[in-house]
Amino acid sequence: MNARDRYWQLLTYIRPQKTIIIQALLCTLVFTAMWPVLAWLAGEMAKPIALGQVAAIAKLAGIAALAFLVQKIAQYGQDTLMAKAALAIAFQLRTQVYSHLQRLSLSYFETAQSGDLAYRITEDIDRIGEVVNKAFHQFLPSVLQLIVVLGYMIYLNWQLTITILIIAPVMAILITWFGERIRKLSYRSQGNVSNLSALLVEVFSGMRLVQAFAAEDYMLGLFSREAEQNRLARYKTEKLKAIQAPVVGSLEAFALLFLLLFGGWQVSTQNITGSDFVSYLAAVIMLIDPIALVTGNYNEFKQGEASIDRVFELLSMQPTVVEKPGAALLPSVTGKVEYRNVGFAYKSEQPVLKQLNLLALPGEAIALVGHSGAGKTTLANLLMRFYDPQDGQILVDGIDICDVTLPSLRRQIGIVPQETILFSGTIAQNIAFGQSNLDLDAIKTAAKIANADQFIVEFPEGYQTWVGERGVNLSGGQRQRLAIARAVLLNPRILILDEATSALDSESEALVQQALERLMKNRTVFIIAHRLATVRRADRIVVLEQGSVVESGTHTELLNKEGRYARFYAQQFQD
Ligand SMILES: Nc1ncnc2c1ncn2[C@@H]1O[C@H](COP(=O)(O)OP(=O)(O)OP(=O)(O)O)[C@@H](O)[C@H]1O
Repeated sequence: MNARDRYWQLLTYIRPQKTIIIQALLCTLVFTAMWPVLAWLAGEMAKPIALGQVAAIAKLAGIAALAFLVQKIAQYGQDTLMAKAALAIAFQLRTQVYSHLQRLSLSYFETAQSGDLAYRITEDIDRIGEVVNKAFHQFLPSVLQLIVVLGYMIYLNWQLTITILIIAPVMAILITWFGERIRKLSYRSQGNVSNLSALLVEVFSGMRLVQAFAAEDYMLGLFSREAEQNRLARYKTEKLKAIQAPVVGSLEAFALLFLLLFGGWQVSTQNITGSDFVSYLAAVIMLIDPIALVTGNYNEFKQGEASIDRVFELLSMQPTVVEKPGAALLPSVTGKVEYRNVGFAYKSEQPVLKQLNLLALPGEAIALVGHSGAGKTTLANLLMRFYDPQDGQILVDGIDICDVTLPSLRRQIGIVPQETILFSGTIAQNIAFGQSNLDLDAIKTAAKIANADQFIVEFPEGYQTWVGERGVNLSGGQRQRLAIARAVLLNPRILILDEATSALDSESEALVQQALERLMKNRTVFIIAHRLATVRRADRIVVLEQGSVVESGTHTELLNKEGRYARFYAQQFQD
């Protein structure tokens, strides 16, 4: 991204805060203007002090105190207003990036690292806020001060000033050169920290695996390699900054020396008076602070630009699954689902589904069986529109699912996944996941149907028991029953049941099976089946092989046929 686009895009976030920023700048103006006033008052006080006029001293001291107070109030104003504006910008950017990410298709999250995304939304956006704050709080006032003081110097002696200014382009070139290198290094080191946090998220959530495989040293190796990269990039940045200061400082010293020589010569030839030359030197001293601030800010902006790029990169990502413009709401469906000549590949060269046809009638329970990788999960993914097929159509109640809005489609399909994911929150919140108004009676009824109520009420805090990270540990069977309760509460006409592969003890298994049976009643169900009991209970079994339906019928019909299902059954279930 080039500098213009980068700041242009940032400007759209700054603009809404312009009133606050203008107020902050007015405060800065008052704050700065008080400096010469105070200096002038000090000079004025020198006179009555010399004459011993106490009343006059007191009067001037009073005015000085007032000016001082005004200055401090203005300082408070500029600090709080600028912080307010910068934080508002960061807030707006943060919520927008978050909501943008939520709209991206699942395929994006399969390759993105969660720790990296989290880092960009937290740290990088903080840094952007800091850049905005510094730009208006330090950079702009310093530039103003530079212009005013330089103007005064030109007014005093333009020949001298122009001669000194010859050095300015050299300084500018040096500063930009350093700045550009710092930006590049910063992009790299921010990336390293992102990778680090991505690694940490993986390690901490997979600590079980790390310890079970005694892979601590291996993971430490990965971690320290990334940390070392970061150390190097950061060290290079700091070294660059450390070289920059003396280089720029030497140039300044050189300019000062030149000034003294040239100025002294001008005084001796009476081109400039001695007192004007003293004022001139005083003005030169007033340049030092703003030059240091402008250079320092410039480096920080360059580091900030790396963060801006990293954040806007996220905003430029486009979802692959999109709603058509003016997509309609899918009305309440009866649950008829039809796959028509569906062809699909995750990666273009590897087709997963080929010319697949399948019709599920309302209320029908279909067990999808087939070898691992046959495409069972993919079939379900397409119905949810996590991906769109490259060929063919999927219709629900005769409506192409590509013609309706995503939420109106997804809210009518329930999923009971293999692994139940629980978010940090109470059991009640987890059952009613996604709903902000909790209807506790409905939640309890759903839990009862899902055979979950009996274990929930045994916790001292019942439905208010905290689960998810830092919450109570639930067994596999209990988690499954919570997932079933979620689906019962949602009450969808279409259900996808991804059966867990891990076996439960027989009591827990019986409870889960009973709950599933109640859930499946009167719904169209696609079961990604791993258990014989489930397969037998289905109205129809559909056998997938290499992305196509190769057989379809009831358990008995297919066994009698002695075809693929019979062979599959013999391999998988008969023991
Ligand atoms: N997100 C993905 N990106 C790329 N390829 C994928 C993705 N998900 C699945 N695949 C591939 O698509 C094929 C079908 O996978 P799918 O998960 O649908 O099979 P399945 O029948 O559900 O298998 P299993 O019973 O093992 O879950 C496999 O070859 C798999 O490697």
